[in-house]
Amino acid sequence: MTEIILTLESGTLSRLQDEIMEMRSVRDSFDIIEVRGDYFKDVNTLVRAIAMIRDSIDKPVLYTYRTEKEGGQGALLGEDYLYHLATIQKSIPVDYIDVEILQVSDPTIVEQLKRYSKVILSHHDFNGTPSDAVMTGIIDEMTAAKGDFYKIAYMPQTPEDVERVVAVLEQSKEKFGDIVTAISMGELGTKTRTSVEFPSRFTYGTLNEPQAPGQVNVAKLREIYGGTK
Ligand SMILES: O=C1C[C@@](O)(C(=O)O)C[C@@H](O)[C@@H]1O
Repeated sequence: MTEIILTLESGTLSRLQDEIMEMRSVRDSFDIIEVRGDYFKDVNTLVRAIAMIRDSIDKPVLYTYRTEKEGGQGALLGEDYLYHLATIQKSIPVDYIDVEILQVSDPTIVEQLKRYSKVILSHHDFNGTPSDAVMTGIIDEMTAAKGDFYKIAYMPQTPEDVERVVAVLEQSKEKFGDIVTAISMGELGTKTRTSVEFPSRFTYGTLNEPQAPGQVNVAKLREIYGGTK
């Protein structure tokens, strides 16, 4: 089963108001709403934004704070990153939380985060695709950290890079079941987002502007993957 995650573009409450209207008009096209905390200036605004979303649409919320190191806009790292995630969890319910494995890999800490939200352990490289050994090593770290879901997203330089990511997806699904997402970004990697032949647990789409290279519209994803919740 592939669930469709809508990545929101907003970083301000006024933009969010418009985005909520748009989102409500295509509510059947997605299963989960991803709020990108790294787009917002401060935690208070962010918590109000999540509250606005929760009040206006009855769908699970995924909270993501993507660091600059992994292609986002967030400057917090290490302890500060963890403190930020814990602060959000304690301020407002979030159903899922994205946790970068390079920032948090201690299973005890992951266990604590899991008390409040399902944990998606993640790793990204917006410039290239790591070697097979590195990708497998990252998945092993995720297994050791005991997240609920694992996600990798890499930029391919060649069609072979896309195939390598698909191979890691298939091997990992065999080992761990339907909890793995593997994205090859950009145009080259489109099939990892849109093909029912290589289904990941989650596929990320957008309403308008792609929030990562290669993201497509959620309505198109719903046509491809079918199903509503
Ligand atoms: O990690 C991901 C996946 C993503 O990078 C993508 O390629 O669709 C988009 C991000 O918003 C999300 O947090």
